[in-house]
Amino acid sequence: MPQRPYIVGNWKMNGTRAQLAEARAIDRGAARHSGVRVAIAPPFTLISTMVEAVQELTVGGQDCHSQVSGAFTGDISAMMLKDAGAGFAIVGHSERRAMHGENDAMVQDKARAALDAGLEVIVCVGETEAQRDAGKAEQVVGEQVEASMPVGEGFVPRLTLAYEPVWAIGTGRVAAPADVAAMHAVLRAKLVALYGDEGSNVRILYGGSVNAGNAAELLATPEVGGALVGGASLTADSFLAIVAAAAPAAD
Ligand SMILES: O=C(CO)COP(=O)(O)O
Repeated sequence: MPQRPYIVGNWKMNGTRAQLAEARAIDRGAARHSGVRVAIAPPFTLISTMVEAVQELTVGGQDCHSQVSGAFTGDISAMMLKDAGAGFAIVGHSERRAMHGENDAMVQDKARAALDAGLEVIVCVGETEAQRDAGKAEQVVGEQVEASMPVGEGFVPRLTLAYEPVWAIGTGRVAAPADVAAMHAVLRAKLVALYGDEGSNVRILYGGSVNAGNAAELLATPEVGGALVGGASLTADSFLAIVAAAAPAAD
């Protein structure tokens, strides 16, 4: 991988101000691993306070609306994330796709909105268990990439793709490294098809039950440029163990 490993914590709908102590501890730990880029996407309510509480971490949003402003009760725009101090937005997480009816076109619109607002973006894709059992995982995920990733001038340096098999999220059932390697190879080929040579530079994260015990093996898998971590990102101890597993030997 040309870039530093990228370890991103997705706090999902967890965390109140009391949890900022964990973010501070994660921040101090991240400072000891300059060879790893570390980020947290807390709930919207914590973004601006977390930005003020940390120095090393990049703070981001877990979603954004595709419009800049308007009558969209309960939604948050990418411009608002930027205004709160966020550096990136996650879009297309499978929980949003499944529970909020987001399809690939909507995800792509959100990704464009994030880029237009000056944010980096992490676009999530992943197959369900039924799709994998039917032998369709690579086809489904490949189609998600083609339809969800925004293509445009100057986009590539701010794009990250995250492969999160739905059946591995929050289940403790991590994907086998060989399956991760096979899928990431497919994703790399799709990225090169979409972006040309620049597609080789788009970082691909793995997500789904990453923890301190399995991180080193996953992160050593070809084309895995980092991890998107849910449950294990909520406490400094467990998240920093993953950061340490990502740290290059010289770090
Ligand atoms: O959905 C995830 C990160 O976005 C993964 O969640 P878990 O690490 O809890 O499986």
